[in-house]
Amino acid sequence: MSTIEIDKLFARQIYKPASKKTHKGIQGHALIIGGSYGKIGSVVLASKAALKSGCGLITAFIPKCGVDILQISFPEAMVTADENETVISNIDIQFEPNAIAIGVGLGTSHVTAIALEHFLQKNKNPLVIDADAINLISKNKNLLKFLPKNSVITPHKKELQRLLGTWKSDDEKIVKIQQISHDYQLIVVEKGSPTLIYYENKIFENTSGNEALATAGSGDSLTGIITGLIAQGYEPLAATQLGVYLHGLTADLVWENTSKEAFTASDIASFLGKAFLFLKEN
Ligand SMILES: NC(=O)C1=CN([C@@H]2O[C@H](COP(=O)(O)OP(=O)(O)OC[C@H]3O[C@@H](n4cnc5c(N)ncnc54)[C@H](O)[C@@H]3O)[C@@H](O)[C@H]2O)[C@@H](O)CC1
Ligand SMILES: Nc1ncnc2c1ncn2[C@@H]1O[C@H](COP(=O)(O)OP(=O)(O)O)[C@@H](O)[C@H]1O
Ligand SMILES: [Mg+2]
Repeated sequence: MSTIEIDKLFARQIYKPASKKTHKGIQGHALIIGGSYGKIGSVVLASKAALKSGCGLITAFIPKCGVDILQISFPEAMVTADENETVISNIDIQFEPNAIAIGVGLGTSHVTAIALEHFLQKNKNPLVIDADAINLISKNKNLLKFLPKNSVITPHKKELQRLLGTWKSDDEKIVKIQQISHDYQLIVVEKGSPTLIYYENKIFENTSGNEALATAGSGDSLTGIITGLIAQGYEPLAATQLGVYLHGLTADLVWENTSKEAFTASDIASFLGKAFLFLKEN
């Protein structure tokens, strides 16, 4: 298997600083759909990471129980509440986002499965699909055909197995990933160590990141970063490559800030600023 490495030079060539004349209204509006009782934190993490990736506005669509949590822990975010208290039951969006993430902390209840199906049937925006949205799609593969072209799907190994079934060898896994990527025109992010990105017949291998990322919510933060980058105008593949690299960098910069043991997903958003600065340094 020959892969293309995503290193500093590769990421720097993708990076586009915002124009001096931009404003929040044109810098991109990201929407994060997710959360359920007890897992609102995943949406907080994704929302912070999205805004800190440089988009202009962020809205979280969450069950009612999460409204105070989100508004207090992250006042920069706007919130739209589902009519249901504990889970998402009807995804009703009254604006046109530039990018949408769906799945973090969503849960897999029946009512949410139906809400996801109705949402996918009418949605036309680029999507970043993570966590329980992957799990729900894995249970109902008919939904794959509703995913817009160039949507990004970000499974860890277990989610990938739920989506594709098991494999006996690395070669078999790659064939299965490339098949689903080709059939539904998806950008597939196989998260792990290292993280691989599959698109058309190419495989990109991320070179940043380390075991500090083996901590709750680090994938939720990656979803936010990729979504924030797409919202501000990066093409989905470029956003995924840059997002995965920046996400890993936050952990590689750990020694300047904390230790691998004490690194948590909140640090990903906190260190994202340093990751962007490192990218610009010679
Ligand atoms: N603070 C929060 O609100 C958090 C919410 N979360 C949400 O919790 C829900 C469940 O997600 P989880 O991923 O925890 O549960 P899953 O059941 O999907 O995955 C956990 C299982 O996958 C295995 N696994 C994970 N990464 C692996 C890898 N790289 N290689 C091999 N096996 C691997 C684990 O050993 C475990 O058996 C999601 O909706 C997620 O977004 C989590 O992200 C944790 C933090
Ligand atoms: N040992 C490791 N080395 C590098 N990256 C890792 C390691 N462990 C986890 N990660 C990264 O952390 C993230 C974990 O995502 P995920 O399992 O979805 O977490 P969560 O669902 O808790 O947010 C992925 O981006 C993965 O690549
Ligand atoms: Mg996850």
